[in-house]
Amino acid sequence: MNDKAISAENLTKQFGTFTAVDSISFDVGRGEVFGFLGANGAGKTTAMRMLCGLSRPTSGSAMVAGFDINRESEKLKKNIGYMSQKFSLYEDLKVWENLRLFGGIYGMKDKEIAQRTDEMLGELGLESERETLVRELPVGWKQKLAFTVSVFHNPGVVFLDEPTGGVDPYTRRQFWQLIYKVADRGITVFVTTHYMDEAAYCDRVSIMVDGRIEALDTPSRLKENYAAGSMDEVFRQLARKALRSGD
Ligand SMILES: Nc1ncnc2c1ncn2[C@@H]1O[C@H](COP(=O)(O)OP(=O)(O)OP(=O)(O)O)[C@@H](O)[C@H]1O
Repeated sequence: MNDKAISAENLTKQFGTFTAVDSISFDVGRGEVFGFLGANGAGKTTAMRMLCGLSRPTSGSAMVAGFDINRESEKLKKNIGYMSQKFSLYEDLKVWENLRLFGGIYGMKDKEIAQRTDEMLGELGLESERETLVRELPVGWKQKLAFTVSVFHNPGVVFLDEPTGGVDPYTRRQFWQLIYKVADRGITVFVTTHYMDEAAYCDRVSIMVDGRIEALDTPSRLKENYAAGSMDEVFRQLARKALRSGD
């Protein structure tokens, strides 16, 4: 079996004459925690949407979890997980009802859903909230639940779009423990973040500037190459070059 979970070649997306993602190529290994960084408007969401089969590239190709994003986008969508910034939870359903719903959407059998619900709620320490309506949960718990939903069907790759926005550093660290747990199970984690302390938790990090990948390496090698004391400094050195500004 191929040990690459993601392999992108010259992936490009144009909106009219504007090139949002400009011929990016990179590989992500199986079970790797891969940080996808860039300033606002750099092209991260556009690239991630192509890798999830949600948007067609203008040119270029990619294999994700064993599927071709151009030719097998439907199969691809079933075999990946995705957690958006707005978490796709149903606020008016209970915690366990959300898990059952998403398990069903991914074609899991009732028995498997019931088993996995017990297992996941136990792992999260959310057992006592099984019957709670999602809208009553604090934001940090919603994030954990949204993450659980995204890996509930055991996908090959999970895409997390700024999963920890708006919560305190302690809750963010707890969230990262969950990320490591799923990576240990062999799920590849592709994560975008604006928090540079989180970039340092990734196995490797890529930094996008104006639609291109300007740097890609382990956090320690990036710091070495840019003679920087922190990932924040690496990021600032690269982001300074950006011509584009976010909206
Ligand atoms: N549908 C679209 N039509 C035209 N331009 C778009 C479209 N989607 C994105 N863009 C532009 O492409 C560029 C990249 O946007 P994208 O959302 O991918 O950036 P990002 O790195 O994810 O930023 P952020 O961190 O703010 O989410 C931006 O200049 C944006 O305005």
